[in-house]
Amino acid sequence: MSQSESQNPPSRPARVRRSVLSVPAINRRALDKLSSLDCDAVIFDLEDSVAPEKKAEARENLRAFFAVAPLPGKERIIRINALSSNFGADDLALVAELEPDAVLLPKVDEPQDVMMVGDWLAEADVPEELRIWAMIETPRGILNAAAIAEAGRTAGSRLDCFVVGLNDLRKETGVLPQPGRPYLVPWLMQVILAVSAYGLEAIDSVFNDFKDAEEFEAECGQGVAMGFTGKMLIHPSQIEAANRHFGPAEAAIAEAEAIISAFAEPGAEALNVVNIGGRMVERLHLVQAERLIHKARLIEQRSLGAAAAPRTGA
Ligand SMILES: CC(C)(COP(=O)(O)OP(=O)(O)OC[C@H]1O[C@@H](n2cnc3c(N)ncnc32)[C@H](O)[C@@H]1OP(=O)(O)O)[C@@H](O)C(=O)NCCC(=O)NCCSC(=O)C[C@H](O)C(=O)O
Ligand SMILES: [Mg+2]
Repeated sequence: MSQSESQNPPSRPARVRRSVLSVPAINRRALDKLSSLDCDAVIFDLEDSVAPEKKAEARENLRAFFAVAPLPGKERIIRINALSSNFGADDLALVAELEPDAVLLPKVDEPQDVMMVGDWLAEADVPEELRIWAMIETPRGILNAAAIAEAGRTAGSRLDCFVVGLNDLRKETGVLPQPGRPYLVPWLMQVILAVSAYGLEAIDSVFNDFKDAEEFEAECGQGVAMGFTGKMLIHPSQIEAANRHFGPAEAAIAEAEAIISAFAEPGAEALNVVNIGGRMVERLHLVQAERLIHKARLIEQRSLGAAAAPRTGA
């Protein structure tokens, strides 16, 4: 498989996932705010942010919301409760009914957790466009990240994206929250390695202290450097920084354009390596440059679409 194929399986359209905002499905005021927010994706949470006695009401909120607020241009993901809980089956039935872009499975431990939901969706005749996202947030999930990602390559698999959950992982392991996440980095990189090997994407964990803008900026920068596609967010105030960090910077776009131009020069088709301003650039960098420009175009189209679309509330 070529590098570009491994990064972007041809059957799946490239998506922009810089800012992935979680909203508790029980919070109608927050749901009403979504159409005015500039996040790339929304996770409607039925799991940990909704109390057990409020799960049914939260499902009703989503039914009402999906009936009137399609959120054009934003990916819509519903996070369900574990299928082993009292709520998972009803949540999954709701997903089949509402057909969001994806269902997010919590606390995925092993490939079977993903395959089982894939089989259920197929049996329920849910269109294949509805993808599966997996929370990697347990010690077993980290240990099995590669096997879980590999399940995304099996025929009919809907697996598309991992989201790291460091609150649960810290709870299970006793690792303390610390700037720079020094003891978590090896596990985070294991997740990046797994998704890179099997053509998936990974979204970095939430940052809880939403008033601490400085540390949030630092963590976004670290997430980009590690290879995450975007960040899961808990508050609207985090969207701008996530979009800025995870979107291509002006300088990176200019550099990518220079690489594409250099390889488009007459005679360059026979070259695998060129000199751009005293730096060696290989054909593999051309693949990266084209990918970056494609992402920049998607972001531009998204902004143009958002500017043109009327902002309707739920
Ligand atoms: C953290 C919060 C409880 C804070 O809420 P609040 O006190 O209401 O904050 P503000 O007063 O500053 O809010 C200002 C306005 O913004 C709206 N708002 C707040 N959060 C959201 C949101 N997530 N989406 C949309 N809109 C939002 C408020 O309604 C205010 O609106 P208005 O009054 O009209 O001006 C709250 O932010 C929150 O609940 N956040 C999300 C929590 C959540 O989704 N948790 C689950 C995901 S975390 C996770 O997955 C962890 C993972 O599993 C792991 O293990 O790590
Ligand atoms: Mg969690």
